[in-house]
Amino acid sequence: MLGVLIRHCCSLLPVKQQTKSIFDFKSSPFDLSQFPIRPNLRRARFEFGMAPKGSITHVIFDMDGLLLDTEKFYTEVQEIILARYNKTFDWSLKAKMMGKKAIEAARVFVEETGISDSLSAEDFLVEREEMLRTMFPTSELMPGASRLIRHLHAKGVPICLATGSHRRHFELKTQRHGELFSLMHHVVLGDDPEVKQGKPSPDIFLAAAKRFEGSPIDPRNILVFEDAPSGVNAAKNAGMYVVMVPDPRLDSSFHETADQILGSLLDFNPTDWGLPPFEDKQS
Ligand SMILES: O=P(O)(O)OC[C@H](O)CO
Ligand SMILES: [Mg+2]
Repeated sequence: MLGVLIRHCCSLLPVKQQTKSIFDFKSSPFDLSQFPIRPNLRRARFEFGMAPKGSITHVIFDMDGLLLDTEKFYTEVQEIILARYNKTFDWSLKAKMMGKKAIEAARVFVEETGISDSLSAEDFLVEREEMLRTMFPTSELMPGASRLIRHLHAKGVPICLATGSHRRHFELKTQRHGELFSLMHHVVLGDDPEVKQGKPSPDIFLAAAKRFEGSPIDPRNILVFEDAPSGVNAAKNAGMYVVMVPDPRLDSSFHETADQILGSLLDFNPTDWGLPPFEDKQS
């Protein structure tokens, strides 16, 4: 009831004020993280001439599915487990799980597939662990990930990582890419004490922003790169801009909230966002 009342009051506000109250997350008296950003709000921002691609000074990267090609491992393991119950795993369920903290994603998995009476969320995590631990060390970089990280680092743009992955998984996934990930100013992980709730709560991006030198940084000067709907909503709930690089199998209805949609990080043009241009002419 309270949620309906808040949404009704917000809908009475002129859009600009609405934009402010929703984006100005910190001053809002209510925890807006459970309210997905209304799709038309993005268009409203364009209408009011707020620079959709203002001068970005800091960048926060998501990891799974964005920098590392790891979402396929989760899918494969979940398909193996579901096959035992004669059920299939599909992208509508995947869309609800990706980007979330492990236990939150596990609860969605067992409940949405109707197997929670036979397999608890905790037991699901234990069962998938053995399979994931052999897969994660083989993680490959997504196209364009190394080029973009190295470019921004070389140009002195502060960059960091904010991933729902817990430390033990982060270490397994990045063990072949240590030098590249060492270019990050800092890393915020899913089991960080400051991250009370997983994406789409803004916790992880607010914690990541706070750890840059010279903080607080205006969230409107921060650009987030994400692959998951939960991550895109977390960035918007934190008042930041977000570029989404979705898996092509993700339904396009999930593209609505992002400020920009790319097929790959290779398609990113830094000057769109006031960032230094690439020097190489990427084919
Ligand atoms: O996309 P990330 O990096 O936040 O990771 C989230 C989960 O661990 C995988 O969906
Ligand atoms: Mg991700």
